Amino acid sequence: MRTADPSAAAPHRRLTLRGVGRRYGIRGPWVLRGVDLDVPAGHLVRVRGANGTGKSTLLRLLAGIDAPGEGRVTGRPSRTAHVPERFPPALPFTVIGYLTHMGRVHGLARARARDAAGQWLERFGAAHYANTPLDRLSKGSSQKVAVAQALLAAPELLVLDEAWTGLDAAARDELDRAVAERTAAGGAVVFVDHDPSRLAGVPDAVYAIEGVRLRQVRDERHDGGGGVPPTRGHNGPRVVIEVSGPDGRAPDPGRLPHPHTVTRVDARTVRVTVPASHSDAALRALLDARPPWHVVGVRAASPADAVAVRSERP
Ligand SMILES: Nc1ncnc2c1ncn2[C@@H]1O[C@H](COP(=O)(O)OP(=O)(O)OP(=O)(O)O)[C@@H](O)[C@H]1O
Repeated sequence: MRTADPSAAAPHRRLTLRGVGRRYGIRGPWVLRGVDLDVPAGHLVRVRGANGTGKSTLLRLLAGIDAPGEGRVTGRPSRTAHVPERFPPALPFTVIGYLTHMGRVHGLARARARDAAGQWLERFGAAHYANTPLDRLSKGSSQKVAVAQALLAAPELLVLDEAWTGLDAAARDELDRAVAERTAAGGAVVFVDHDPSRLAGVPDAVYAIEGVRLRQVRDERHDGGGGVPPTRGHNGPRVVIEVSGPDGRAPDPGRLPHPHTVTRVDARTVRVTVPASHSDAALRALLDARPPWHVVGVRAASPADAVAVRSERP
């Protein structure tokens, strides 16, 4: 089985920051100030900003591993996981020992923790490192462990600080899928990534740190961040979900949100294109189907997809 029980989330309602400020040292300059941010359950939120503007600081505040100097944080979900920008690799554990330990810290029973650890190592192509000591891992392998520790207890809030950095292409795609599964299961995901095309067009909200403030970016094309513009169709950005099923049927159109378009890729695989605002609902419908569809990939629709969508309309 490739999916580590994303349905296990008991979604929080909304993590809220109001007037939050953080500075290092009593008289240090404010890194963040007057920050208001809402992270509703099931939402994917991107935070952008130039180097050193306070992105990691904000993510640590969201994850609850740092406290603000002023302002309020409410609605923090009980199950939160964080992939820090720098993962401490020198802990005296093997990979499976560390992940099992982290699963227990996240509240899983030992057998369940070990099981989930094995599943996530498999998904990230790192199963053969299970018995390797953490301090013997390459940077890429240790990043897979950093990501796996955050995913194994199906967190209600997942905070990703440059989590794709150092992963190979297959693992980066797997992390994209894991993010889609989390939000589809009602979890919230907040991420920072240096690559402007990372999950472009998929987030429910994008924020930029400017000076010490946080500003919501309404349109990624106009915020000067050099990002890849989301592909806009008739109703805004669209998302393509590629799924494979057991017997080559098409997904039940009655279960998918409207509007949607289904295109067959090959005998087992179909491509479901939906407005980005409907992608969570579509993923939930596909993952909740019995038997469930296997999500092969999730990406922003390209202009070529938009042509395909138009040409399939009656
Ligand atoms: N523990 C700390 N003690 C003192 N200053 C810190 C600490 N952590 C961060 N800072 C300072 O706070 C500011 C914001 O840092 P932060 O790492 O949050 O920014 P960032 O946008 O994530 O940076 P980058 O893009 O380089 O990862 C920087 O000036 C940094 O030097």
